[in-house]
Amino acid sequence: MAFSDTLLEAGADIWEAQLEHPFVRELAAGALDEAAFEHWVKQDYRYLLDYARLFAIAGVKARDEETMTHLLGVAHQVLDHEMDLHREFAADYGISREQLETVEKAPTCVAYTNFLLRTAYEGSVAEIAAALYPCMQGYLDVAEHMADLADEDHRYTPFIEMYTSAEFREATDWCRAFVDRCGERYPGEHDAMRAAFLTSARLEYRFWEMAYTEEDWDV
Ligand SMILES: Cc1ncc(CO)c(N)n1
Repeated sequence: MAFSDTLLEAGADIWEAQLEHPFVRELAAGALDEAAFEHWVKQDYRYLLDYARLFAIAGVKARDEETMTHLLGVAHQVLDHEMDLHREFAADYGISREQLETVEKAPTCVAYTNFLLRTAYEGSVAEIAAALYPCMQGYLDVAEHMADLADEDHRYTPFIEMYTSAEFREATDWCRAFVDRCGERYPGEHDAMRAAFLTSARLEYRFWEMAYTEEDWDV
């Protein structure tokens, strides 16, 4: 069994919980509250800035040219393409690019980005690969599920199209192969990889919950 499949098996319950989350179902139906989606747009913008940093740091730590080229390319792709989705939705809400950049992170966003960047700075390439895999595979699987549920176009269709696009699918396939390569090359890292994978997957679930409940600081 590919190591990525072992990880997905370990995270099966978390995946199921994500597919059933009301944010996911309601977005698919076009019925999600605008305020919850706006919260996602803002928090995810801050998330993606750090996510791009994670790929950049992974690129610096990569041991071969192909991996380095790809990881640095993804960092650029996130900043230059994926975040356009957020900028376009934000413009509809009258929020500028500058405002997006300075949004205050909600507690879950702090927890998730801190975890990823700590892994990026302190972890091995294998741990980083495992930490970023749920972000890609999770969004692809969630968006495919949304596409199955959605029966007509609506205001959130661009979200579904972005995360089921051929580019996103290819990026996810590459990430999966990267996890498998790391799993083969570094058997001593399997436990650390599994732990990093599960933490990211749980935080992915929490991120939907954060947006749905419009999580904010208490005081
Ligand atoms: C929280 C989160 N995870 C994964 C992705 C996919 O890039 C995203 N945009 N946001």
